[in-house]
Amino acid sequence: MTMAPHFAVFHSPVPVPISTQCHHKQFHYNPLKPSSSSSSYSIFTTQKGFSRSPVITCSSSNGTDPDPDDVNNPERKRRAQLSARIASGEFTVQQSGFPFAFKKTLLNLGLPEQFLHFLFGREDGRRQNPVIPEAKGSIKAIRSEAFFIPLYELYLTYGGIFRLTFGPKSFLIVSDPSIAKHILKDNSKAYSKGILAEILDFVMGKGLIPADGEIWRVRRRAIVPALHLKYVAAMINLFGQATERLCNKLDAAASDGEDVEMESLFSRLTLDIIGKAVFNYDFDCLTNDTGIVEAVYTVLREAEDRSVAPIPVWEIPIWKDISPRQRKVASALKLINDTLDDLISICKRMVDEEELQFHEEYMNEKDPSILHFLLASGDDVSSKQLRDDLMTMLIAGHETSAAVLTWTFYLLSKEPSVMSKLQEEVDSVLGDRFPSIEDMKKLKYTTRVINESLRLYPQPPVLIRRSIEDDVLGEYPIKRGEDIFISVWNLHRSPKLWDDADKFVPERWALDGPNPNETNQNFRYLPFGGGPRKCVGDMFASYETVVALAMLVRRFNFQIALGAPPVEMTTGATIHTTQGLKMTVTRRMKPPVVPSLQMANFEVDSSLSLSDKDAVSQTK
Ligand code: HEM
Repeated sequence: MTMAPHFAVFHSPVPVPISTQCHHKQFHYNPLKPSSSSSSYSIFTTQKGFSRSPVITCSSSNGTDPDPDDVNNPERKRRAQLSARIASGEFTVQQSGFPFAFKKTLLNLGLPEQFLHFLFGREDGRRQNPVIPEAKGSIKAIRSEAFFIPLYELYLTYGGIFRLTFGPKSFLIVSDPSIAKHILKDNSKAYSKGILAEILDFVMGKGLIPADGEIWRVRRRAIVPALHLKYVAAMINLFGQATERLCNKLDAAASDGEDVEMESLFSRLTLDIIGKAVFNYDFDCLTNDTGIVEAVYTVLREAEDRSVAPIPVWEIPIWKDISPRQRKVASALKLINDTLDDLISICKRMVDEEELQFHEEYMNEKDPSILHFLLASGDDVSSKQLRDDLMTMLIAGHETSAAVLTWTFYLLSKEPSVMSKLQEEVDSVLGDRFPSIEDMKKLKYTTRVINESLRLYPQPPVLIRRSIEDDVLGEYPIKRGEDIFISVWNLHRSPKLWDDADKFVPERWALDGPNPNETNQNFRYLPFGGGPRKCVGDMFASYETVVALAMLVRRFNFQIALGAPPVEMTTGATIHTTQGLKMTVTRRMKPPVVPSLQMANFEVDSSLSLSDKDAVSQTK
């Protein structure tokens, strides 16, 4: 199957029908022990640094969670089944094989060891060049789960790097901070986006997320400057206005006593925001269901479905002409592209008519969009590349932020004490007014809530790369052409790297400490990736989610609706719920305290934007 970072495309083995059982002797490889050892280790009972059966909580119904210790808890049952299957050796490749057994027999027969070394040189070579632990089999039975959950279980067994083999397909799963850093930052030139680029081609073409090599370098240098501080500051108003529209909607629902499905509302909120921010287009999808909104969702769902499809039927030439679904996708794409063309020509006219000189922090007050910046900087209006980049940012900045808000509200619904603390801060910092950029530094706890939500629910949960050169990962040499999944989910939930890894504790991040990022967390925390391909919208997204969260919780209380379906995870571009996040929204009784504000001079939080400067300099 595939799964995407913003379309973290992950060609998942899930639908590949293959033989499942490994009939060989069971061999539990413990990556924490020297790989040259031939003893078999089991880590199911103990493994230094790992605790077994951690609780990955995400399920609630009627506002109450099933007891994780209850043996009938379906989540727990699934965990136990998977653990049992791993323990049975189903996912474990036999490390011995014929040459190993034959050599052992000859040795037992008394043949000199030196002669055997000569005969079985390759085996010894392997020991010097250790072989990556391998998990093999079918995960058909766990297909119903979000794919990164079984990867987590396998990680607890096989460690920070292992190979997952399904029939002819093989992937390296990386969950080790130093290996992640090596791939993403230290030796990033040796890796491309691989499968991701193939799956996203129909919608993003050579846009910034899938692009590699020289195209990526040139476009990154063009786009990063567009998200300068003045632009992001201007966006704060936009975030406020859009969230206000959502508040009005929730207000009406609260009056009518109607429950609301927050996941789809967040998706609409962030689509409204990103449309204005990227190309000055008001989708207004919080109030309207226009054709263009439907077209955007058609394309988004197609990208997600392609990422989990067993066979790439869309590549069959005739298919796109006969399949009603593919025809719908083609016409959605046409509508979006036509709209983009119109927006580009309107914007071009504005740029031609204005007298503003282009400079580093150039921004048209009437239209501060990224498109306006790009055209004013001299981007080619007619180029497909410009359209690809706009489309990429539309998708990149939409689903991710919506998912962050969804899971933040889910987490808050389960931790009323965190919600109270959050509301207290928001009341005292904001009172009743719209947030400004100055407030971003003051909404410290609100920011920590988002940081912690991004740790527990990273969007996307897996980053995808392909090696384009031979390399060495940890102690293991790898060949060019390896498909690699860096599991951010595993890094962020590793019991080896975090205390109470599965608990929602915003307090783990010191209020006066730096904003946590991959650099100051040494690659155990990667909410926006790292290295030269780090998210260009990290500051934008952080402020967007902080503004939306603050404005919503100061007006309303949120609870999981009575009789709501359980909140479970599934994967698409990001982590979705399976059946939405249905909540009861009530107006807060307590009027917010309006503080008398002494505005301190605003300073940029350097930890948010620094890596982008690094990234730009790395492209030079
Ligand atoms: C909370 C919201 C967001 C999250 C969690 C997020 C996360 C990420 C991550 C993890 C990556 C790295 C992907 C990889 O290494 O394969 C990335 C890349 C990217 N993001 Fe975001 N993102 C968010 C919002 C945004 C926004 C708002 C924009 C645009 C305004 C954006 C634009 C991009 C682009 C263009 C890239 C590709 C950069 C490159 O490859 O050079 N993202 N994002």
